[in-house]
Amino acid sequence: MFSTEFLDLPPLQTAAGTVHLPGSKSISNRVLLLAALSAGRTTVHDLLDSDDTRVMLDALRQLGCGVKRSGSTAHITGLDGRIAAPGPLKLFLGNAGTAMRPLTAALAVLGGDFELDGVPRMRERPIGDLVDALRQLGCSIEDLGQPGYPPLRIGRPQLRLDAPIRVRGDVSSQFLTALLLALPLVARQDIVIEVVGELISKPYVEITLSLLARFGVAVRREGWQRFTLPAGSRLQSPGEIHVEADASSASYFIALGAIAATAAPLRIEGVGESSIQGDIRFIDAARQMGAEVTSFANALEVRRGAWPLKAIDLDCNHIPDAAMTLAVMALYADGTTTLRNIASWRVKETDRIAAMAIELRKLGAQVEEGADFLRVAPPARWRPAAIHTYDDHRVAMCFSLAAFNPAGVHVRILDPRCVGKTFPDYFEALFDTARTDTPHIPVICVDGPTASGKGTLASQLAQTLGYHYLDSGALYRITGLAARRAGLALDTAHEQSIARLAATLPVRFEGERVILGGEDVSEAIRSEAAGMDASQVSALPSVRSALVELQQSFRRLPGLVADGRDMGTVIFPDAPLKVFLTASAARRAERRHKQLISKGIPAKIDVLRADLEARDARDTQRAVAPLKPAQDALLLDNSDQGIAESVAQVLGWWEDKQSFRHA
Ligand SMILES: Nc1ncnc2c1ncn2[C@@H]1O[C@H](COP(=O)(O)OP(=O)(O)OP(=O)(O)O)[C@@H](O)[C@H]1O
Ligand SMILES: Nc1ccn([C@@H]2O[C@H](COP(=O)(O)O)[C@@H](O)[C@H]2O)c(=O)n1
Repeated sequence: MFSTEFLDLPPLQTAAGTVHLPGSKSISNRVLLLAALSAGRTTVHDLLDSDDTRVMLDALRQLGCGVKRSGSTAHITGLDGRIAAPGPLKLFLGNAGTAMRPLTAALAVLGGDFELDGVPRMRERPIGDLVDALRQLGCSIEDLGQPGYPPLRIGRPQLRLDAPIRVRGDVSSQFLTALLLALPLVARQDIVIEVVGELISKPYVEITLSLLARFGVAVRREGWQRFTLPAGSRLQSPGEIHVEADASSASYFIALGAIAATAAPLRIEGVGESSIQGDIRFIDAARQMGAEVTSFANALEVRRGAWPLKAIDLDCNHIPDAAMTLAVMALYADGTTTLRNIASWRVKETDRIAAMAIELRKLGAQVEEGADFLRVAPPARWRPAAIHTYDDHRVAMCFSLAAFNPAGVHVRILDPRCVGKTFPDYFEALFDTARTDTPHIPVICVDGPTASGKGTLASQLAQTLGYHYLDSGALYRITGLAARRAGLALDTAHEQSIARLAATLPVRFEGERVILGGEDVSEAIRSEAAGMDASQVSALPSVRSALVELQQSFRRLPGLVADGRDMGTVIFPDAPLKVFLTASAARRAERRHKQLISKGIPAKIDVLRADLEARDARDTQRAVAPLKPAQDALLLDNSDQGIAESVAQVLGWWEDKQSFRHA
């Protein structure tokens, strides 16, 4: 997951390959609650691991439910309708509506002493209609803040089950879902729920009914207005249950296929058209806009059909979450797209109608918003934009698709971490399937002499920007080590043999660790002797050539920071930012001395200084790719700068080269 402050998306061009979708949030949290309330032990496969499922699992643990997780499987020992820990208990439910609403209902009918709260946005998301319905039933619920919004305190109920319970259906279908999930716990007699107003997002209620059936509860329904939980209903674990992949998450990749899968279809694994999730009907909308979609049992293949996409005018009530993706597809359409009946967007993670309008306009689109609609005309001229994401995962994911714009303008996604709510590895999946010409992938080069702080600076830049990191010196160090181990003298007589070794190094980078042929050599290559060996092999032209391709292969989306001696001059001559980092020999020797001593390696400062000056001399004087600043490099002498200051300086230079308009 990218936990950076922002993530810059360079111009993306096409899409190909296969994406494996994570489990559905809606199904995961419903299944977890049902498993927790039912009798028996449930093994849940393919469970989504995200912020929202984590808050649900934490709450269930607090309530005394047995929870064991291993990877994407969870084993839940059900409470059989009795709360093991009836409080007093405070449950923090983040911004997870799929946890807040059903838990409120379940705990209110079972009774205890509970306080339910969440993040500040959760305190702005209405729950009053559900609370009203539960109060009709005789539940004890106290508003602890603004009436009708969390936080809530739940006490012991005096249940009255004989009259129908009336609940509003036109604000959020989660209120009805919450009642349906909770009422089997007290169905000593038939319990009737009547929906007031037109029920929105019916497909989510279908999911609820279908999962209740898996847990042994057959709800009778008359249209979408009246639901009856039969007397004697009891939640019973099905034993094993599989969570379908998330159909709303599929929408980003269906759109990606429609926009950018030009040569071959993009394969999306985990859901097919027969999914129980209503958002799968996004496929119909994508097809209307021109996508070519083929469905398999548990997968989809999508490719570009009509281009530009066709503008549509659509009632999106049945696909409220996935419809946000249509608003970004509209940027690529041949006219104005209108998305109707989306009032529920206003009470989601953020006011999504307002958020989408503001951010689409930043890209140059003409947008009109109404109480329950959004109208989008594509940009006449695309503008680079920094997209504010409002702590809303869907805003972040759908706006990533703007990076395929034909003008090639850059898109910055602020707070990309918010995708953790439903799809923590969304951007990794995007970068696996998106393709762009190599020159579009940004590289920052940091070259300079030994111990100037290149590695420290480059790895911190990479971390801040979410870019890959190449420590090219490590490759020469590994080559030196491999040559020594092969008994080769590090001289011109053995140049071809060492070059062959370099070309076929069985090397793997695992985070900070360097693995050579299965052995962890991270420590071995860091010695001063290994540095000297690296300096010797690096002076051999054939060795340098043998390593070029490997170094260039590190240039992958979303970008790269590379440190070494010839990054800017030879390996990435087209890099948009090149830094030549220096510090006085005395300062560098001091730093290296400190570094070695801190690792418990004895060292003498004057010996170190002599060694590094010898390495500098060899590096600068060799015939091939000598150490020197690239013509267009910016020079940075950090002799009197701390690490944070150097990082800030280079980030400032990088920012100066960007063209984002901040919100
Ligand atoms: N600006 C700085 N101020 C103080 N110390 C620094 C600074 N930059 C780096 N250092 C310290 O100097 C030491 C050497 O830094 P680093 O290993 O990053 O250098 P390098 O140029 O990558 O070296 P080499 O070329 O040998 O790999 C480290 O202990 C690091 O913490
Ligand atoms: N691009 C590069 C990187 C390194 N070298 C040589 O390898 C030696 C070790 O590098 P470190 O950065 O890990 O210290 C270095 O002294 C150079 O001789 C190189 O030539 N080109």
